[in-house]
Amino acid sequence: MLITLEGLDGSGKTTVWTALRDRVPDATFTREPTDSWYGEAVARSIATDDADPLAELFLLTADHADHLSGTVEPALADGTTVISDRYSDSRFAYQAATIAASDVDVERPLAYIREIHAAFSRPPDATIYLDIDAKTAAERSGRTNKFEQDGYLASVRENYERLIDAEPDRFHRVDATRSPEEVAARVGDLVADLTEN
Ligand SMILES: Nc1ncnc2c1ncn2[C@@H]1O[C@H](COP(=O)(O)OP(=O)(O)O)[C@@H](O)[C@H]1O
Ligand SMILES: Cc1cn([C@H]2C[C@H](O)[C@@H](COP(=O)(O)OP(=O)(O)O)O2)c(=O)[nH]c1=O
Repeated sequence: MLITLEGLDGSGKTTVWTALRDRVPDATFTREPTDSWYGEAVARSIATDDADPLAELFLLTADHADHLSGTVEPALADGTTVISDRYSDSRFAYQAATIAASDVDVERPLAYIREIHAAFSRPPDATIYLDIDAKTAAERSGRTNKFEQDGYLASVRENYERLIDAEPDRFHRVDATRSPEEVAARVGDLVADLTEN
């Protein structure tokens, strides 16, 4: 089973992902961007304010392809539960917002990015969405790069809402404004339910 954690920067995904290791010790814990050289290229792009939006999308998608073939698919083939801190929905939400705000001439960016993934990717079985408003997300993340900005994160949040509306059964929304302990406990219960059924 493939479970993904999604949400805005600062929503607490990494905090939850770390806490989950005690609840599901046998799972494979992984993340996007990865720490491979593809992931390093992604980090350079994210740190570049005027990065080309399409080049950035394809760098992130290359990192995803390598993550899929090298980590996710082998673990799933072994029957292991995979828990990924960010996955394809991050591209759908973030890069659709980036492209929409740019002068790139792609008419429906979110649908376009979904189509690219549909050709090769493995969709998550379940996605836990840590729900937080854009202002709190920007504050918590420290506003240290081009993504961690209130206005941009508000557009990303709207895209996440579109994704949830399109697939309400896959998404499990958790109120990420609660304390770290409460959020971790709620996500732990959800993961236990998902992996037991
Ligand atoms: N539930 C929470 N309430 C308040 N602060 C939190 C909560 N969860 C995480 N944080 C803090 O917010 C910041 C971002 O958390 P992090 O887990 O790195 O989020 P993400 O991986 O989603 O960017 C960190 O300083 C972390 O300690
Ligand atoms: C995986 C992925 C990440 N990102 C962005 C979200 C983050 O701002 C940044 C780095 O991800 P990450 O290290 O997970 O940041 P955080 O823990 O703050 O959420 O990359 C995308 O824009 N698209 C993607 O597909």
